[in-house]
Amino acid sequence: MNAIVFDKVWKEYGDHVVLEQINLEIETRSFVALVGPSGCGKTTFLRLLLGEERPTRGSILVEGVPLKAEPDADRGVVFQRYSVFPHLTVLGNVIIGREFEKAGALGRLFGRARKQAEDDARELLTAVGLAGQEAKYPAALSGGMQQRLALAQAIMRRPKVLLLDEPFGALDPGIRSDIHVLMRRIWNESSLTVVMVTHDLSEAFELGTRIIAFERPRNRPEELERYGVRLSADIPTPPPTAPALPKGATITKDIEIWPKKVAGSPGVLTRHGHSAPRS
Ligand SMILES: Nc1ncnc2c1ncn2[C@@H]1O[C@H](COP(=O)(O)OP(=O)(O)OP(=O)(O)O)[C@@H](O)[C@H]1O
Repeated sequence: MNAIVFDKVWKEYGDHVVLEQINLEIETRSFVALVGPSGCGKTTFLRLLLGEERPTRGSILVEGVPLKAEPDADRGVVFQRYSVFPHLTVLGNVIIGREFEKAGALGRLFGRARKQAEDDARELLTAVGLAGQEAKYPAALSGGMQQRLALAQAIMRRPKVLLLDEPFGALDPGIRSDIHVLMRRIWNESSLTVVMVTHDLSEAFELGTRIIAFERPRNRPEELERYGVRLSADIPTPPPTAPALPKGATITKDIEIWPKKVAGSPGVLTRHGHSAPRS
């Protein structure tokens, strides 16, 4: 089953075409890394998936159902910065993920549900290496710790699809490689479908089971807003070789979740294929 289907999706702001006829099918449990030049529409693509924006044409299906107009618990998101609430403690930031899921944005959990949420939050904080930090506020955490907290918060909602908008872009290289290991572990151990925007090609190839590139086919300055971007490449990544496996990932699980080909064939973007260019 496809987790996500983009069927002839366009996004325009007035006369400015940002995304032009995007056809894309993303299989459940794939880890899609989305790359492309700055300003080409990667965040717009994620915002469509999140339900924060609506396509101007075409439709988006999540697990076979048309995307709801509002963000919901099916889709979790982590941004490069500011995904966590500064006024809540570390523990509170994770619990609120469950409160959003169970009781809506203004809801609170009480009694047994609250206790269960607290237990789950502590377990998740341990999994992301933040045990012992529960009572701190985000301002007292490093950038890497804040992003780990943001991941825990998003996962607490038990989303089907996790959307990551350059989540590790602001981290320095050492921290980034640690968090890559964590990210892969989380993904191995869950049934998440992940769509991650990144500027970093090595990150895309390290984490992605599939790399999708956005490109503007026509780049003349006078045409920049008249035509949008299209998918220009769709590359299934090969399974990593044994020596390159990061610590913590097991070969068994890698075989299971790094199939040789997760979706499509190289160069074949969708069941619809490329659309003909507009004249
Ligand atoms: N709400 C909006 N109204 C009008 N134009 C918008 C809006 N949101 C995005 N755009 C335009 O859409 C284009 C794509 O923006 P987007 O942020 O999706 O690009 P991006 O690929 O994520 O860029 P970057 O890599 O620099 O973050 C830009 O030209 C931007 O100005």
